[in-house]
Amino acid sequence: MSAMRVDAKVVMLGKESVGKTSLVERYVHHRFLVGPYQNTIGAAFVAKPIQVGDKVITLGIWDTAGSERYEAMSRIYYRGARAAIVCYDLTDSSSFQRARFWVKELQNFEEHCKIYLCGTKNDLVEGDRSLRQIDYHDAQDFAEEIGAQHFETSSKTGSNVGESDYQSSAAEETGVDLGQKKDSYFYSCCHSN
Ligand SMILES: Nc1nc2c(ncn2[C@@H]2O[C@H](COP(=O)(O)OP(=O)(O)OP(=O)(O)O)[C@@H](O)[C@H]2O)c(=O)[nH]1
Repeated sequence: MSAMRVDAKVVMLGKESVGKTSLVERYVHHRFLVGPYQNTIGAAFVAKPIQVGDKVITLGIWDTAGSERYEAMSRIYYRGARAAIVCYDLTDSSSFQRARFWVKELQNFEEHCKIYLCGTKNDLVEGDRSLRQIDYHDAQDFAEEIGAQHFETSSKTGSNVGESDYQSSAAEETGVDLGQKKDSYFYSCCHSN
């Protein structure tokens, strides 16, 4: 049996319960799992083959556990990552502090890793604005400061996560097609720049 070849490694980072696993579920399986929350233990791996022009490349996504007890382990998973999706929950200000922590880690130890800042659970704040604890512009300013792209997403509705119906002109424009909406964060993780 031959080992699986991963062409681009992507790591999910962020406080526990921000919705990392849900983002991966939405992106890879186009679904939102309902039911009791199950925290990730250690980390989970999923491979996603993607059509890029006339070839298929494999995106390897490491979904790390957000609990601080697994912090040392998460460090192992971001090593050599092409991109990091650093998540925070729009309804939880402490999760933004945790996102800052992960950004600092990446800047210090994985400087070539492209950072995507992702505010999750947008459906909740759209349903009730009083739930929002992180101002869009504050997060956007932070993203600009660190040279990251910033998105607000909902795994529940699929908003900004990028799904198959978004398959678009991205490939023509960039030579890379993640089957993604152009302005979603998984898009361009595979850029070879
Ligand atoms: N309303 C809403 N709930 C969400 C969304 N994304 C995740 N959740 C819920 O938030 C909880 C945590 O989601 P997970 O995806 O397991 O979070 P995680 O970041 O992987 O958590 P850890 O594994 O502990 O690090 C679950 O109850 C999800 O159903 C979203 O976009 N909208």
